[in-house]
Amino acid sequence: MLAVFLGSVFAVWGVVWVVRYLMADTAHRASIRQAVRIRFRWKRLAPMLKLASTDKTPTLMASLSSSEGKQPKPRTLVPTLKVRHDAFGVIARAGCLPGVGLEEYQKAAPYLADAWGCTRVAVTQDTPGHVVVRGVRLDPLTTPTRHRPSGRAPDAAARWDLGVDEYAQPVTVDLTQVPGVTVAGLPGSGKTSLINRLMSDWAPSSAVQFACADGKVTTAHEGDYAHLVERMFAFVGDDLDDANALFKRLVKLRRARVAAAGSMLGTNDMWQVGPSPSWPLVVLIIDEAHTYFRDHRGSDKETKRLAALAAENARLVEDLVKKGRSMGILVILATQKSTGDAIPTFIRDVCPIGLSFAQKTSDAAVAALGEDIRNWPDADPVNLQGPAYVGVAAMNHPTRPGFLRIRTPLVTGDDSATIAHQTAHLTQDPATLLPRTPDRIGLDKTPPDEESGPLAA
Ligand SMILES: Nc1ncnc2c1ncn2[C@@H]1O[C@H](COP(=O)(O)OP(=O)(O)OP(=O)(O)O)[C@@H](O)[C@H]1O
Repeated sequence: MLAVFLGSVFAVWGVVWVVRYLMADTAHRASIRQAVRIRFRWKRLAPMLKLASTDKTPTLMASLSSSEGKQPKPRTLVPTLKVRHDAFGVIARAGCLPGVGLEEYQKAAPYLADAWGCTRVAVTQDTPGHVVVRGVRLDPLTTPTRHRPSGRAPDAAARWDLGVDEYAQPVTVDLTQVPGVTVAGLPGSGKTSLINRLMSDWAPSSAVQFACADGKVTTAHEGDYAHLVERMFAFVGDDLDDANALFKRLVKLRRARVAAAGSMLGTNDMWQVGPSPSWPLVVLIIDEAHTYFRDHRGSDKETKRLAALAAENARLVEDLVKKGRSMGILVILATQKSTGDAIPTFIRDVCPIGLSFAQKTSDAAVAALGEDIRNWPDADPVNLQGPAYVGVAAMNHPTRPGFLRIRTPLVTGDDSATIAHQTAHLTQDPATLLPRTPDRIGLDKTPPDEESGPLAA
């Protein structure tokens, strides 16, 4: 009776596995086969890689059952191994034994990679007594992905879903309390797609408002952001005067918020209460940032005027980055050019998060990510050359040591245009949400040319 019962349980389990296998796509099927092979060979492989222990002390049962005078044989203990799979490979949870812990697994990682048929294996501590061994058969960095924005408001405020790391683990960054982010990379390396994603994921929330300065275009109807302007309360192109007016307007907004914070929020740090429709997080995107900050050299009157404007723009953006965090202002600066004048170092150095897509030279990588990237040659964005690495960035993650390499997904202009259109009704100038205090009145009194930007509210 028991045999029949066990037989039927086994048969049902087998059928479930066969159905799962048949329904899986090619990548998942390969991972299922890989996981089965790994489980099957583990008992032999573990001792060969010194991932097993020898227990010389006989158990009570062994002592009782051994014939008189004969010493029971030492036992070989093999760690437990539970293997899951995903499209990229396997995630194994392995037990630790006396003398076999995280360090031993990490030492064995290259051999595990060979034995398991993986391009890369990483070992991290899970709970005490267990490690997680992540093996990827396909390289997640060179496997392009696509993200379709859901159109739903995000669950968490200011959580930036970036993509996956080299072990296909999701990478997110918490942008609460973050005043600035820099994004650098050669033309066509994936910067716009990254910002498209951020905008289209956050646009369904009425607690976020966007403004943009795009140094690559002249009007709001051209370029990478043309399809997103519906969801922006302000947009300026490459005109230095327009950009200067926008930056001034946002600095005034910051000051007006400082004046209103006590009465509206009950605190002088917006992140204590979080963004809301009445006090939204203001995201200022400055693309092709060098357009607004670059040094103009020449002795004629117009060049001098532009040089003064560029210097003032840098000061205004520095103000927003240095003082805007607690008032709910986040600045994202993107540039193709990675030199000190593209994003002035005094701005770059106060942006806690930096990403860089492919770069041509190590100097450009340092300009984008700071000196520390020299200590992490594997993550150097100079290595991200060629079409396979379009959409791959190196990043200094605030909660992980060193630099991560991230495969960001493609977000098409059409998908983000749909979201911008669906959420256009949420667009609101954050200045209009403040009470009509003298500071707010000051905000209203912007000179006429500040109001004349293509989308100025
Ligand atoms: N994450 C990605 N995955 C796959 N392909 C991508 C990704 N991001 C961008 N691409 C491809 O590369 C092209 C250029 O991307 P994108 O416009 O984002 O680059 P960029 O760095 O903003 O360039 P530029 O500095 O010239 O504006 C896109 O049209 C798309 O085909």
